[in-house]
Amino acid sequence: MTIPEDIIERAYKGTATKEDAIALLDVNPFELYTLADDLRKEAVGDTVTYVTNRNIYITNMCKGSCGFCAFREGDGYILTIEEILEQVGQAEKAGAVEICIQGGYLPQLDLEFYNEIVKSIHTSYPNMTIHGFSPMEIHYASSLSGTPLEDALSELKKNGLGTLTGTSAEILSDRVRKIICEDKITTKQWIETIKASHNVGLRTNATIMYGHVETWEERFDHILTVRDIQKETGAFTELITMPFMPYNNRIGEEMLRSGKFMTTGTEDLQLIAIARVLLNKHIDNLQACWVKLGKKLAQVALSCGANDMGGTLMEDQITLASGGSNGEYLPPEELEWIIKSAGRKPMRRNALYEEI
Ligand SMILES: C[S@@+](CC[C@H](N)C(=O)[O-])C[C@H]1O[C@@H](n2cnc3c(N)ncnc32)[C@H](O)[C@@H]1O
Ligand SMILES: Nc1c(NC[C@H](O)[C@H](O)[C@H](O)CO)[nH]c(=O)[nH]c1=O
Ligand SMILES: N[C@@H](Cc1ccc(O)cc1)C(=O)O
Ligand code: SF4
Repeated sequence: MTIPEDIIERAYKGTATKEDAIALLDVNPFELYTLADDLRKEAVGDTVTYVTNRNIYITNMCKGSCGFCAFREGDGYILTIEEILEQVGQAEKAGAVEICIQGGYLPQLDLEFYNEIVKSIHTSYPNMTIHGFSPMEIHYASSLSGTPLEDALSELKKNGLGTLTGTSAEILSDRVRKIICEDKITTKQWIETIKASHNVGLRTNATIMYGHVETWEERFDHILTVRDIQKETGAFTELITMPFMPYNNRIGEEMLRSGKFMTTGTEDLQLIAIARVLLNKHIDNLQACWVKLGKKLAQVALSCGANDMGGTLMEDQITLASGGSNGEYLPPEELEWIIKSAGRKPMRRNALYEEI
């Protein structure tokens, strides 16, 4: 089946609907990829961006119990400020321009703790952009102290936080969240936290963690929710489609026992391509996540709607814990080679997609 003309028209106009997305699942995937590639070329040209960054995990302990998470440990660590600064120094020496701070959430990790981390890093490394914390962590720390979200987020921004991550989105469906992460912030609370961040001038990215119990429709609803927020605030920097890593965690083991393994490559590329269709004219940047997709599929994704290769990372404890087998560090020269050998032009960026 080829793509109906009216769907193509709406895709170029930036008015594609959920029904269009569902219909695109039935067309020849290679026609879909070509449409997404054309939309990408019109939106951002042939440049493919990446960021030299380092993930820093401030704690691997967590009060949460997400069924898909193999990262959290019962008896784990909490980094001291000195240990965090040590890792930031190593990152700077390795050429990183961004550090991405994440971790579990705990009662003792209050807003003061997060502000102290940001202030210490910003004081010692003023040129390092801090992409940090998740809506889950900030929503929890704010509610612990009864601080309004906007107050908490503007203080973090004032102390040097550059961007908030768009993680803990998973699938923005409370049906799905009840199954995979019952005690996590709800869809509404994620939206509230993201909008609060955007309202105080703290931009965020958006993620979708898919390939478990959700339907295609729920994936499209998620992306359309992100589009609706973008129409209101315009402050999303990118969407990252993150396939579920099914090993060493409850949700994955239940899936594996039922005979379902991970998402297929075609499915990963269809999601990226349809995300490009749904977000065209609203969010320009779609990240191909090499650490989860693998380097070669991420490279192919560049011809299916993606225009970014994410970060060099240096480490990715989260992906590795759940069975990631693509390594944790992709050096800039290899990232540039992947981009150039796909016939595209590499560009180093920061978390705001500014050239550096
Ligand atoms: C590990 S958490 C750390 C930040 C914070 N605790 C939270 O949950 O938002 C960050 C993100 O990692 C992703 N993640 C965790 N386990 C994963 C898995 N098995 N496969 C893919 N992504 C995963 C989820 O999207 C989650 O929001
Ligand atoms: N896709 C993954 C990311 N992406 C985030 C980027 O590394 C970068 O921080 C962001 O684009 C802002 O510049 N990070 C991970 O650790 N794991 C992923 O799977
Ligand atoms: N590091 C997280 C995801 C992540 C995604 C986007 C970010 O901006 C930051 C972190 C993971 O492995 O799933
Ligand atoms: S995904 Fe985040 S909130 Fe959930 S258990 Fe893991 S660290 Fe905790």
